[in-house]
Amino acid sequence: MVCTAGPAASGALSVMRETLGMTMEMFIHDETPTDEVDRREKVLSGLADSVRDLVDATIRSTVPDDELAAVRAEVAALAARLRRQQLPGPAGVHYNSEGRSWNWGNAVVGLGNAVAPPVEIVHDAFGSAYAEMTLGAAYEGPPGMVHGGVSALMLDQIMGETASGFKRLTMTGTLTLRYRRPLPLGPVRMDARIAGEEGRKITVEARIGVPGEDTAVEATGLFLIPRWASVDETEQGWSRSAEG
Ligand SMILES: CCCCC/C=C\C/C=C\C/C=C\C/C=C\CCCC(=O)SCCNC(=O)CCNC(=O)[C@H](O)C(C)(C)COP(=O)(O)OP(=O)(O)OC[C@H]1O[C@@H](n2cnc3c(N)ncnc32)[C@H](O)[C@@H]1OP(=O)(O)O
Repeated sequence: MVCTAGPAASGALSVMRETLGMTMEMFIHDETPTDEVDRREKVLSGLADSVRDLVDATIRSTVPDDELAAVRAEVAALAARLRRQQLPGPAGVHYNSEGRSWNWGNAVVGLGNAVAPPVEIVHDAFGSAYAEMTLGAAYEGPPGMVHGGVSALMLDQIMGETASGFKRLTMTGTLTLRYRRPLPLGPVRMDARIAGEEGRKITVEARIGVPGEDTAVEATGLFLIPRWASVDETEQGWSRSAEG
């Protein structure tokens, strides 16, 4: 698989734009065939699931100190094994000409990122999306409750994807949140929809809460298609995963 970041990696690095002092070289046109991407994704996401479990186990473990120290040594050895072959930087967003995109490092939906909650966003129609997931001990803010920044992070992601629809590049311009009631750790659901569009400005409304209960956090966001970004580079746009 070709998945090295930077111009040398894919002579066809078509999306490299330096504007507004910002480099978008991490959108990487990468002609790895979709079946190869799917295969790698499956193995990588399995590892990330296990590491996520390790994070939860670490937070909640009450084993004796010497056992913690012994586990630490084993984990360090595993990290060293993975570091034998590494990307020079973060994973970036890759896409191929078949319409497949993959962003394995993304902080919310990255299938290779054990820090990301296991969120699978469902786009039921253009301009509308939802996600159901379980947030465990790693996402705690107030005791037993989801950290407010984690709610904001997850809402930003679903809202950004909803604005984009994987057909155009959008960035969060302004995000406004109203925390109406504490959100307990456990099963949660997010919903998002495009509420309006005007030129390069897309307004998205969203909420998160316990499934079937009153909204805990509501959000309104203005997402912008940056001046420098082209729209509809492919007819079908990009899908995030084999299923997406
Ligand atoms: C191209 C190929 C792409 C390949 C894609 C492949 C696969 C896609 C895969 C994944 C993508 C899908 C989903 C992504 C999902 C989630 C990602 C999470 C979201 C984020 O985590 S994202 C990080 C945080 N985000 C930033 O890092 C933004 C930093 N910032 C900037 O990059 C610029 O600032 C920008 C671009 C925002 C605007 O720059 P610009 O030059 O385009 O804007 P410009 O000046 O032309 O203004 C035009 C009109 O918008 C108004 N306006 C401007 N800025 C505003 C603001 N902030 N709030 C409210 N209104 C604003 C003006 O007042 C004017 O209004 P008016 O026309 O009425 O005067």
